[in-house]
Amino acid sequence: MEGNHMTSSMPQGRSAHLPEGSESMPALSIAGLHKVFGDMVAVNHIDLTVPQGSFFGVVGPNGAGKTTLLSMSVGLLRPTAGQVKVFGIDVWAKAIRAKTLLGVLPDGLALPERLTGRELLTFLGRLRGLDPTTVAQRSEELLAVTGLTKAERTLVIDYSTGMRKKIGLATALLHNPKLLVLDEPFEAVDPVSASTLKTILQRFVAAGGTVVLSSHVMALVEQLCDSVAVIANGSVAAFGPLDQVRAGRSLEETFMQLVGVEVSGEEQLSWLAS
Ligand SMILES: Nc1ncnc2c1ncn2[C@@H]1O[C@H](COP(=O)(O)OP(=O)(O)OP(=O)(O)O)[C@@H](O)[C@H]1O
Repeated sequence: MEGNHMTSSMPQGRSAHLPEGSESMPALSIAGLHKVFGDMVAVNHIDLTVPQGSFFGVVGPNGAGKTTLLSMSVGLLRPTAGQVKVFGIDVWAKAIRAKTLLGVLPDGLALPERLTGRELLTFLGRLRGLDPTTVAQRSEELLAVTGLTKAERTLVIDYSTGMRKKIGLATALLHNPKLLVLDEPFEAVDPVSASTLKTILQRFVAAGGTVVLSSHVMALVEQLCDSVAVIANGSVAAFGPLDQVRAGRSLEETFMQLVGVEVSGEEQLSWLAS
């Protein structure tokens, strides 16, 4: 077991490279992933495969199990049962090797907050084993494309929610991962920044990277993703290429039908605004 730490044994200045023989492996393969909190099943024996080069969307209602699923997929939350491999590498048995290939934007990202954005990127880049010149160069570019250069002197603790998402994405990209797993990356991000983030992610996929993201915004998933998984009650309600899943309808219509939310009758909340 290689452990579960952020520091890596990557050579100085080198970015993550795919392990030999992994070219045809799925970017992410999830088998029988299961998580129980007390007596509550949050994720119920899920199997999913994300091929390399995919832009993969995970959607589902509140509490469906998306964050739990993604957290287990990247080695942040230990599953009750099941296995996850990143480019054929087990994220628990070979955590460090797997994590050099992964860029993660977790839900409720806990960052060292008493640092500026640049200091944070420098700190994390050095922890990742990147050389100082590479870290400085990439930090400069990442701060510029995320629009955070002007907040140069602002400590992360004073960032807005959207700024935190953006610096979180910058930290996920810094070591040039092969697979990005992003939990609600567009939440609280303004439309101009969202457009920039979309472009960054599309460029990442066009260059051969793989993105898995969760979102509640169906239009955004339809715009960006080529494949989707709809999660409901901890299980996969539908999974596959976007066009196949939505079958001629909008993703929103498909989603509503799959998760089967009952629209409440007029009698409910009748006291409201009466
Ligand atoms: N640490 C925890 N302890 C106990 N229950 C948890 C824990 N984390 C998640 N849960 C429960 O597991 C279920 C799935 O939660 P999860 O956060 O994965 O859903 P989600 O699909 O990401 O929801 P949302 O869209 O609201 O973010 C929920 O019922 C939640 O209350």
